[in-house]
Amino acid sequence: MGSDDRRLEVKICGIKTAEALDAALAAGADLVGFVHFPKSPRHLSLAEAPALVARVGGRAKVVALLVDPDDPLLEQVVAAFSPDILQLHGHETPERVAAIRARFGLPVMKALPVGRREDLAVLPAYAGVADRILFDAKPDPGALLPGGNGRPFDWRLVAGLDVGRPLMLSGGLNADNVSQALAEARMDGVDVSSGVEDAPGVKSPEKIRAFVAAARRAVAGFSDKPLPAAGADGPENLSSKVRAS
Ligand SMILES: O=C(O)c1ccccc1NCC(=O)[C@H](O)[C@H](O)COP(=O)(O)O
Repeated sequence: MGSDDRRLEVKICGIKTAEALDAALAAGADLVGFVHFPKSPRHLSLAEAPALVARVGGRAKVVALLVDPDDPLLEQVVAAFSPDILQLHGHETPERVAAIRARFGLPVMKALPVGRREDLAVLPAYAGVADRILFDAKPDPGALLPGGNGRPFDWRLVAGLDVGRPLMLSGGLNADNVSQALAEARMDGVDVSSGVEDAPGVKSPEKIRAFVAAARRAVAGFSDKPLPAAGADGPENLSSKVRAS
């Protein structure tokens, strides 16, 4: 990725209707996320997925989000969603991330829950095996969902990190706070679900447009943080360097 190509990646997650997908694509989202997790209000079934995903037509990267999937489920999801990226949002270990990446031959984005600085101790291990890292707010113990809770965390905890992998920020982002979040954390990308909804699982095309526009405006003046290219070198070649702020 040349420096001229570097730009903030915006992901709209939890899409389950054509209307929401069309809004995300028209707004210029770089990644569109589809959740396959039956407990979620954003769950997209194996039967619904092929038609909706076909609508993307290469205009954005397709991300299939799963929580602690076993291999048979991954096989079904890969067949139904034809994803460009697998997002793992459960308790998958670094070894499991590496095994999934090797077995399915797809880039993996690993979500890491963040509530306090100590939660970042695992970052080098995951950065060594995942193609991207997504920081999300740590859910309360016993929460129904491990993500998509519309809950922010202290963005300063992830400011100034460099592990040679693209880093995305998520958790409670919306059109009103994404500028502040990026000013504090300066990530390579942002990911939103609840913040572009009118109710859990009900996406708002207007909020999607506003979010993408606000994120783009926010980084218009940022040019000093080089963005690592996704998949430019394999995780196995990564020499992890984590600078804690
Ligand atoms: O969205 C869900 O329902 C969900 C279920 C299980 C695991 C993850 C889930 N969502 C993750 C996301 O949508 C995003 O990656 C991220 O957590 C942002 O969520 P939000 O705070 O709602 O913007």
